[in-house]
Amino acid sequence: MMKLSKKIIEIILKSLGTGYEKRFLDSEFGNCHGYMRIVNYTPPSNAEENQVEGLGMHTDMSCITIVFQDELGGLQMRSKDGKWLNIHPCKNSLVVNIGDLMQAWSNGRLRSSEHRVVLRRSRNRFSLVFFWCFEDEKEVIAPNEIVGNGNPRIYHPFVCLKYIKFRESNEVGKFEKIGYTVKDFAGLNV
Ligand SMILES: O=C(O)CCC(=O)C(=O)O
Ligand SMILES: [Fe+2]
Repeated sequence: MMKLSKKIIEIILKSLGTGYEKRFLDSEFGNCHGYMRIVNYTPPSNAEENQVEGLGMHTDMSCITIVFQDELGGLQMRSKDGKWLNIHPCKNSLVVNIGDLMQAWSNGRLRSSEHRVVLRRSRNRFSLVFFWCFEDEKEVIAPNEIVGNGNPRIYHPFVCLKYIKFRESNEVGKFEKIGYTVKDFAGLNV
């Protein structure tokens, strides 16, 4: 998974600018670490309701997240205009989310996806979720080349762990509260 994550970041860096993978892959992402979460969602107890939120809307605190969901599906992404889109399970496919750290590191060029999980069936749903993150002590700051000449910076630099702590410990920063994310933590009013 570490190798796959690095490969995906390499492709993302290439898409941001020519040669950026050479410039930034090792220097910026060389100390990233990952962890896997195995999630077992119990089915909704109220069979009357045809859709129940298993995991509320949120963004991930990672650079990227790689998701495998079982054949029940239920993962949904929120489009820019606020519509929920079903991410249908697809054999031999994984879903890749951009996370908050990448949104800040790219000065907003990449968007941390707002997503949730809905449960519709009377069976347990399983997923494997791999979060790939900067090291705790890393100062997250978009390189000048990524910001681009003449563009304003929209985040102030922050230490990765401080943001994780903000999301985990601050009542208003909690998981499902989409209103409190990296923009609220480190956003500049520009
Ligand atoms: O279970 C899933 O499909 C996604 C879970 C998720 O978004 C998360 O754990 O952050
Ligand atoms: Fe997530």
